[in-house]
Amino acid sequence: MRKIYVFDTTLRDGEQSPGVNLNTREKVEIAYQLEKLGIDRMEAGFPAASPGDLASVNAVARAVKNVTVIGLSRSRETDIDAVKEALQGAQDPCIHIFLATSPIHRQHKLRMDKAQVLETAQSAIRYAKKYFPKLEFSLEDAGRTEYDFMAEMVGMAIREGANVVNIPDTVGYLNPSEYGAIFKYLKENVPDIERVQLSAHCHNDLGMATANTLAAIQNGADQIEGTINGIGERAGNTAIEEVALALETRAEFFGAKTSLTLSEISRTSRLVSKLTGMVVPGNKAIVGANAFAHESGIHQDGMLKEKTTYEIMTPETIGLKESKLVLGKHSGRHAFRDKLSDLGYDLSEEELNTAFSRFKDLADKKKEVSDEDILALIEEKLIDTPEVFRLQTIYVTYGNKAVPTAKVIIDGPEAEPIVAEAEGNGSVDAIYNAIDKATGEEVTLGDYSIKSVSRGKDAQGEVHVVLSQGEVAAQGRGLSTDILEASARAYIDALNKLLEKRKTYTKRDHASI
Ligand SMILES: CC(=O)SCCNC(=O)CCNC(=O)[C@H](O)C(C)(C)COP(=O)(O)OP(=O)(O)OC[C@H]1O[C@@H](n2cnc3c(N)ncnc32)[C@H](O)[C@@H]1OP(=O)(O)O
Ligand SMILES: CC(C)C(=O)C(=O)O
Repeated sequence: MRKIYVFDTTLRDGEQSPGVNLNTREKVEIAYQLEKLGIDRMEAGFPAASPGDLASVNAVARAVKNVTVIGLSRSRETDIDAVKEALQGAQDPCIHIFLATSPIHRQHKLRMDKAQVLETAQSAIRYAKKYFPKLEFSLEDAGRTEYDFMAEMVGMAIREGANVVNIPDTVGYLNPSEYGAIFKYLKENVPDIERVQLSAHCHNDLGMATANTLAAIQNGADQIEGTINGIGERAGNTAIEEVALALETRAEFFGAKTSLTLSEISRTSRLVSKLTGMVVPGNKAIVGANAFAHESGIHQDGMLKEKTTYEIMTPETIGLKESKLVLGKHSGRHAFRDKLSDLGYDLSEEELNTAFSRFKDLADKKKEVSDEDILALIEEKLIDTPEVFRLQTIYVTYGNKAVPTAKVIIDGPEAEPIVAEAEGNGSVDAIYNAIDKATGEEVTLGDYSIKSVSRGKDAQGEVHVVLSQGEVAAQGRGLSTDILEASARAYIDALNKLLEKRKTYTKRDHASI
């Protein structure tokens, strides 16, 4: 298996993401984690950018021991001197010098012709080689550079003693076959090309950074450059975790591997996200929250029978505990039963069907049904009380300058539903007055409490009430994503229990409700 070297630039190109600014302590924290991840080379910053960046690069250089630490430099002696200062104390220092080579950059940005570009890069490499045994040279915007000029620049870098030559697709312009072809061309046309490692550095402007990087590997690249979570300038850089997992999962196809400790990927991703403030989208490959989560019934059923039906890699590989079967409106009975069994419930087929249909009702109202939701739903159902009254509909009118009114439609013992309206001191009071009117029962509300049983704006509210009638008392619970509906359900639940208790009431019963 061919080894692919990993050059991580989270601390340099990653930090070029608009809005990201890592201080020295944060850079060092990420650097330690990258070391644990097992990257080979770490670009810690651009020392000439600011005194702060120089100090951070120096702190990283002194902190990590098992990684080559790299500082970026333009083709200028002052930048090279800054890298020299920043990498003092590094166990294995390396300088990374770059100069743009494409016609667009030559003409508009550098205002140099080809000869000047060649000469500027050459003297920078020569100057840097006096201080750095290890040197990488990058042809910025190589992706839009003429093939013959690219070959000339690479040949010059080899002769001047570069160890790694990087061929960046700086603006994410190329597609995989074009990018791969560049590596093939250089391998076949540059004398002594085997004396350097060729490196791939891609940007994700058209969403092709990972595909392009893999194409480079297939065409002889020895090193890949990228960032954790794919952060970076504009649409970002190649996500290192994506390339590493592609090589791991399709080893038989690529015949190449990184030496990353893959089980550190998830932890590294979380740390980088936390310290940069760049949230990882849920659907991000490998490290998104949904990368190992399954919501639909058919997929969940497949997962429960055999995980490889819907997972091409395991969550354990990247350091996660397990896959998630998320219960929602697309879930089926298999996953629901499995969840109940995890929660300690073993329901009969009939009970399962009833609970499942209530779960679907709830899932229609909520995006994700949590364990707490399911527990509340099952426990409410398992208390078997005949439903003399059943809430059909409520309407509430509320305004802070108006008297709250409620209208309820309730199924009762008769065939026709009962409709009643009432006012109250507040919305809940109006609902309870309307229910009293509809049922014709005179009860006293002894206790009312409400709590959220799951998280988020669409959390379920659970209302708990105690009602009494003479010496008989009963408690009831109601659950809904709407607290007024939960309040009405709790009241009617308590009322039904109270009516049931009343049938068999003796004074002895009063102590326990
Ligand atoms: C593709 C990449 O990601 S490259 C890295 C990009 N990263 C950064 O730019 C972050 C750090 N940069 C900075 O802090 C600043 O740009 C500095 C300190 C490096 C330079 O700042 P300034 O001196 O104010 O120059 P400014 O950034 O405005 O312009 C860049 C200058 O460098 C020149 N330049 C650009 N690339 C190179 C290069 N590789 N080698 C030599 N000169 C270069 C430009 O032509 C321009 O020169 P000019 O002033 O003669 O026109
Ligand atoms: C400095 C170089 C390697 C770069 O970041 C790019 O070309 O994208």
